Formats: sequence, C-alpha cells, structure tokens
Amino acid sequence: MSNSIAGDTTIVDHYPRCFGCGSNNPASMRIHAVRDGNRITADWLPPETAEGGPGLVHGGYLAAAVDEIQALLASSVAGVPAMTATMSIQYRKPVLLGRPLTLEAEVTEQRGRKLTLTMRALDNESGEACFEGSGLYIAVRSEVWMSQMDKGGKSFSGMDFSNGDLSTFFGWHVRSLRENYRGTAESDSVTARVEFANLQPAQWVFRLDGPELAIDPATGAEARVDIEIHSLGFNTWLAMLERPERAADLLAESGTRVHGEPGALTTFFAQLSSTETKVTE
Ligand SMILES: CC(C)(COP(=O)(O)OP(=O)(O)OC[C@H]1O[C@@H](n2cnc3c(N)ncnc32)[C@H](O)[C@@H]1OP(=O)(O)O)[C@@H](O)C(=O)NCCC(=O)NCCSC(=O)Cc1ccccc1
Repeated sequence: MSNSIAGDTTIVDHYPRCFGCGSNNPASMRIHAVRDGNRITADWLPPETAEGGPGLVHGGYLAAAVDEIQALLASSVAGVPAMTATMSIQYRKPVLLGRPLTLEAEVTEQRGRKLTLTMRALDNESGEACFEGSGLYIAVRSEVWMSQMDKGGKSFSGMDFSNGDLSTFFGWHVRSLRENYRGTAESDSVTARVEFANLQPAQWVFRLDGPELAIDPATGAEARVDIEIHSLGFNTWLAMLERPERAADLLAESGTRVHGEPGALTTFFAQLSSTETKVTE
C-alpha cells in the first residue's frame, strides 16, 4: 500500500494484495487513485492481460474497475471499509487495449453508512466517456470487518505472526508503512516487535527499537524509541496510512498511550527494515 500525500490530495489504496489497487498482487489492476474531497481520479492503462475481444478490454474487467474506483473513494470518505451492495455499468464505447484512461468517481450522497457513488472513464485521447458506473457502498464497522477476516481465516487469531511473516495482514500494513515513510529519512536496520495482548478487540503493543533513531532529521537529535500502542482502531490505522506525517498526532487524538517520543514515529517507520512479531495471547 502506498497511501501518501500529494499536495492537498491523498493517494488512496487500501490493501497491497487487492486485485484492484494492490501493488503486491501480480494480477492487480494497479489502479492508483488520488482523492480530493468527495472526488477521486486515477490515470489507468488496462493491461494486455485484460483483453476480451481482439484488441478490446474485457467488459467484466472494466466492471471491476468501476467497483474499485468507487470502493476506494467510499472507504476513504467513510474512514472504514465500505463494501459494495450494488453496482452497475453502462458501456458507451469499446475500450481499446493500449489506450490510457482517466477514471473519475464522486460521492453523490451519504446517508448514515450508505454512500452512493457515480463514476466515469474517459479516453485520454478523445476525451469521450467509454463507460460509466454507479453503486451503493455500505460502510462496515471495524468489528464486522474483523469478523469477516476471521471467517476467511484472516483474523489475527488465525494468523501466524511467529516468524514475522510479511504475507500476513499485519505484515502488509507494516510493509505499506515502510513504503510510505521511505524517502523521508535515511535507512538503518530497525526492528519492530509487535505483541497482541488481546485479540478481540485487538490490543496492539508495538516495541520498536533500532540502532540510533534520529528524532528530528533537521537537528540530528537521536534517541531510541520504545512505543506502546494500545487499542489501535482501524480508523486510526487508516488515517495514519493516509496522513503519515500526522501519525503522532493521530495516535495522541485517539487516546493511544505512547511511551517514548511520538515525534520519532515518522522517522522510525522510514527506517523500519525488519519486523519480528509475536502473539502473546
Ligand atoms: C455489508 C453489507 C453490504 C451490508 O450489510 P450490513 O452492514 O449488515 O447492512 P444492513 O443490512 O444493516 O443495511 C444497511 C443499509 O444498507 C441498505 N442495503 C444493504 N444492502 C443493500 C443492497 N444490496 N441494496 C440496497 N440497499 C442495501 C439497507 O437497506 C440498509 O438501509 P437503511 O439503513 O435501512 O436505509 C452486506 O450485505 C454484505 O456484506 N454484502 C456483501 C458485500 C460484498 O461482498 N461486496 C463485494 C466485496 S466489496 C468490493 O469488492 C469492493 C471493495 C474493494 C476494495 C475495497 C473495499 C471494497
């Protein structure tokens, strides 16, 4: 995942293994979208593997693009995963392989947990709309989302973190954080130990330490970091991913207990290069 800030807009994707937006799924559609308020856009080139008829992009593949761009925006606006209840697509023009498109979506209505969205896909060369879509997305509470993971064998309790497996859910998130923060600080090997003191609801205890962590790259001040994060909710986690430079503030606002220097978080994640994880219960 590579949520980061580009100017006043936010690059939005939600999960590195996602078929739609993931950067760690070889079959991913690689839709990398930028959100600005109630709107989202993505430059997108459907891959050769999406061919349906000769030289044409498969219609089902385009429907998945409708779903992805809308779901990304709905989830980002809702602050929690928003799942597709209904969606539709109108095919206006054949989409030719090798022609870059611009995907655009917006939230047209938000009532409680229900978000209604519309989208369209423009051919960059002609400016014509090739297909249009709409859908209803339902914001799902994080506990529900966790229990869905559980049923799918993806809950914390169903995961083996013992070897710091980066293919686990947590690993994906750590990896995404590493990607987020890389480039903002110099690299050095740092180890994160994560303990789950409770699984339902998750109580995450981070123990972070590394050789020498610069708290403030400007001043070069250094310190070791020992951070405990308790009851980190999905919303805060998502917000941290979307606004990594506000990680320390977001933790503080969520009432998270942080031992150590919160301002070191940004630098820490920049330097994160290995993880050891441990489930204690
Ligand atoms: C979660 C939910 C959609 C809704 O369940 P709950 O939370 O228990 O909600 P509840 O039943 O309490 O209703 C609340 C309100 O909503 C309304 N309403 C509900 N449904 C419909 C409807 N069909 N049509 C019309 N309205 C409907 C309902 O009437 C009520 O309205 P009211 O408040 O009375 O005015 C559930 O049916 C489900 O899991 N379905 C499978 C979803 C699934 O697998 N999707 C595909 C995978 S996700 C994906 O691929 C995208 C993605 C990509 C990337 C990233 C993220 C996402």
